Amino acid sequence: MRSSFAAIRLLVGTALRVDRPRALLVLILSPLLNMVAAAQAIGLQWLIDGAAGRSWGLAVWGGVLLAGVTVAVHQWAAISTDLRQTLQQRIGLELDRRLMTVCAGPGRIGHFQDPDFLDTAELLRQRRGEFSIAFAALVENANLLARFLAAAVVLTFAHPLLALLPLFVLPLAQANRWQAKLVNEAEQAGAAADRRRLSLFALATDAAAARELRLYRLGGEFAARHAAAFAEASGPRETARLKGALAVAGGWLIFAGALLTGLYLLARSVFEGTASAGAAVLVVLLATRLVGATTGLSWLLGWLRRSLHTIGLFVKLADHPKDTSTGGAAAVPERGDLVLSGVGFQYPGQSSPALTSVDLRLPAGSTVAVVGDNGAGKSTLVALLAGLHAPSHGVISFAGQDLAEVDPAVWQGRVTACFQDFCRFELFVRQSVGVGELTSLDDETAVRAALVAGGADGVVATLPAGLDTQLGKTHPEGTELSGGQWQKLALARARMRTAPALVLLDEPAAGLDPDSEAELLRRYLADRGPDSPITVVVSHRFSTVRQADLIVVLRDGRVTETGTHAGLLAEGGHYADMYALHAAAYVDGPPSAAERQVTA
Ligand SMILES: Nc1ncnc2c1ncn2[C@@H]1O[C@H](COP(=O)(O)OP(=O)(O)OP(=O)(O)O)[C@@H](O)[C@H]1O
Repeated sequence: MRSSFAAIRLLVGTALRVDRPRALLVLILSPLLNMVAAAQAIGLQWLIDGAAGRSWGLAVWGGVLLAGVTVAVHQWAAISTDLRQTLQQRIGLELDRRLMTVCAGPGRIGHFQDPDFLDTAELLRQRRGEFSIAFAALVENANLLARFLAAAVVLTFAHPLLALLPLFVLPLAQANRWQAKLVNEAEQAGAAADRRRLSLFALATDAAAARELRLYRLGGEFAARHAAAFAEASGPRETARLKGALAVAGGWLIFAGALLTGLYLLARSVFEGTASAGAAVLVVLLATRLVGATTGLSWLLGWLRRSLHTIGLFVKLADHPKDTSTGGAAAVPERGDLVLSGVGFQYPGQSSPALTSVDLRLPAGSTVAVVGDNGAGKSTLVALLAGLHAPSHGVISFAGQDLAEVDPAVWQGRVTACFQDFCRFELFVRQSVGVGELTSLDDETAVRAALVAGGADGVVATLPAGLDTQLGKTHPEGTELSGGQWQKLALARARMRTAPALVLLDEPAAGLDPDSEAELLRRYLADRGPDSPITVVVSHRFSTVRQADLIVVLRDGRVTETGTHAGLLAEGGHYADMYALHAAAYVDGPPSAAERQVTA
């Protein structure tokens, strides 16, 4: 109940914020006119009784009332539908915008590791079309309720016993409530299976997965799993709907019995001469309206509950604990060492930490390579350095400034990165690169410079419309790129910020051919000046790693070795072993000590 009120408050508040005049007209005038509609029945009663008793004054007043109210109600119905639809669209747009801000707004990304947040976000993605339906359902329910109440009040004047009639609607309303609750519970219980089903569908229809699906004969298997996930989610939903429908049918029976009794009492009064023919017409008209309003309400209430539940999910997602701390107001110094002291990090819900007691000094202007086995914690370290997660323990400082005292958004403004799972922004090429620095998005010179610096100018030269090529297969005219070409654009995007404090490159050469990799290293690592940022490269490629000023070896979330390529080879530790294995892939057997000396 409380969540329904919160949802209604959010809806009405949003409506008033996006378009106050329209919202006031729709929310106040509509129910009022629906109430006034009951006067049609009174007008009809006066008209009939006036004509029957030859009282022309009463008949004329009745006719005027009937005609006036009918015209007003119908005119308003046409206007209000248009007003409401425009308002609905604006509300849907505003809630979409706020949903995007809730998900993408906070500086840190810890909420994306919480299964509860992900489940709610998935349900909302499926049901966000209901944002605007919720408003329509709210307004229509208010209209029907106004109709219902006005009819009930006028009926009470016609025959006191008819005042009881609305009470018999309560079991029906309760049954509807119960049905909606059952269905909602079943939907929530099936959210995980639905997510599985959608991801299977996405895989089976995705061009990138098409080859492996055929090679491993997975098409049939995925279709079967998709059907099983559907059965798992829909079985309880169907049972819930059936149970609810039976309860609703019972509610209708009770109301129908009460209505028939009321009509019988009235008919008897007319025959006994204690009620006029006009009153009989009034009662029949209003009872019909009561039934219409009840039918509409019972149908629409289901919609209202469901859509309010969706708005409730939005409220839940917005209130979900997120690390929205703005750290502090400290400024980021221009240049300095990046220092990690006793840094540890554990993902929510995980039993062991991904990083433990990391102590590191990354000197100003240096290039640092991070190496380690899969799962050693390299990408986690990159995320911490980017301020996407706050460390669970320890301190990260830049030029002596503790970054916990800096707003993550401000620090992130000084960082640029090409992540392992970089984004494929399906925009025009100039935008796909330009978004790396929004303030220079429209600056063609800056975009071209970033393309050159990132080694992606060659990609653009091959595209039909150069910088104005629409990228991505989701656009009918879009051009699809190869994995390596997309990666080059991501690397160019990371060069849009011209004076970052920190550059993070997580597996930047994974999709590149050897020539492109060498070019990348030249442009990113070798091409350095006195004001160069600290550049951190995560890589499994020793051709990249060996060029770094400092190499950091991570094992099981701990830093086990640091030094230069030559120094680490000479130490003969894990780095030297990894390098030997790497070299063995190219030569016949691991390198001898002499060879190691030469390659170093
Ligand atoms: N989002 C996450 N939620 C929970 N645990 C995670 C998450 N991301 C990584 N981990 C865990 O943290 C540990 C370190 O992962 P990380 O991705 O940092 O390793 P990595 O060294 O970058 O590996 P790779 O070389 O395979 O990319 C692993 O045990 C991993 O399972």
